[in-house]
Amino acid sequence: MKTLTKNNTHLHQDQILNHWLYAALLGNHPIAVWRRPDSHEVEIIVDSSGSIKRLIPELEQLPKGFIVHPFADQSDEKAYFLEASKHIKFSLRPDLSENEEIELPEISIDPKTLNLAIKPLLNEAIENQGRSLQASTTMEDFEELVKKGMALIKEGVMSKFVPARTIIQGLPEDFDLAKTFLNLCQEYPKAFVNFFHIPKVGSWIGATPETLICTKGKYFQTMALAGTQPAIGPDPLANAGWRQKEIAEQALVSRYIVNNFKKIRLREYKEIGPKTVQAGSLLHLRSDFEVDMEATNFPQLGSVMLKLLHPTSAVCGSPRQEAMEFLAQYETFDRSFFAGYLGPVNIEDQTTIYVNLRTAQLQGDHVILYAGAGVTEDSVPEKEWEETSLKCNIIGKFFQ
Ligand SMILES: C=C(O[C@H]1C=CC=C(C(=O)O)[C@@H]1O)C(=O)O
Repeated sequence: MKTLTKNNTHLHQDQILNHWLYAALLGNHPIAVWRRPDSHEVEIIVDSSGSIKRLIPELEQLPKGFIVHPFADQSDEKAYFLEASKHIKFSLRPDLSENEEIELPEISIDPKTLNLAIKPLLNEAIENQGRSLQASTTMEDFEELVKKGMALIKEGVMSKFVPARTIIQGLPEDFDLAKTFLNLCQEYPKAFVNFFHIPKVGSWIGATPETLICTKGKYFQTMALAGTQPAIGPDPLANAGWRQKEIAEQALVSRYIVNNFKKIRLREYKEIGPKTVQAGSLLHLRSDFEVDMEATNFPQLGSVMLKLLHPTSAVCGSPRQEAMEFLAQYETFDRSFFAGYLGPVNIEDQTTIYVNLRTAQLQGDHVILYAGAGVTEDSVPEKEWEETSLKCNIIGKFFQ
């Protein structure tokens, strides 16, 4: 891939993105694009090595790249990995982009027509991705699933599970991937906004609020995020009140994390929260955990906890095994990458892996939206359905 360097001032941000999307799709290369929470920088990785890689997520040993793992356990324990043949960054702030030199791939078509050229390339790539979902989950099926699981909670088999549902939504004729990504960045400043495309595997776009694991220098961090209510009024955080149901639901996720610390005999960690946080039009309860990996002598804590935590009881349930078996048996579709994990690895001394929530799978002329809801003994099936509708809409409204 030949590259040019241009001054960012004269380029629209969507044009920069379109250059890289076009070059990657045309070359059949995996690509990941992301904007970290509270950041004004878009980052892009293109893997032009010529192969699709799957490897064991021993994070500390990996080169600079981007990791993607489905929800389901993999028998070989491997995740997809995009190696950074190229890593590009550009600023979203007009004042900072003024003198920014930005690398662009050389392309053979008029940059103004890039978006039109990307659509057929993306569709072509998606057509090769195999089996696709035929229908959205019905309310009756979802509520039936909730009731079935609640009966097992009553019997003491599980204390929580997180059923999911899908919505299949048509993609507008004039869908513009780069503009949609930038709109998500603007609307959700505190989310990890992401797009990834792996040829023959999948193309997903989302804005997730949940960190699975983060290692930055000597610090390891994770979070317990659960409990949902709509963000209402001018100061939604101040007005939020939580019921016993959400408090218990989030406490189970915190306990799951602490139990995993115990499993590896890690006793020194900081726990802050739970506090109320906003994720777009929703509020959640969140506890933050931090470990000094040097002081505790756990240099590989990132990899160890990734393996132990995924899937957490925020997306699967508790106990993990029973909830996983229940979902595998009764959920009527493959979650694919929904509620899996994804994120940049070993970039500037930092690895941050997120839970793939508030996400959509691009499927040619339509998208599949996915959302789940934590169910406990106090759940009301209709309310859980409504909650998944709100969650789907966080991304779904960008395709209307
Ligand atoms: C499973 C999802 O959200 C999780 C994260 C936050 C709150 C949740 C809840 O209230 O159920 C879920 O545990 C989803 O967005 O699809």
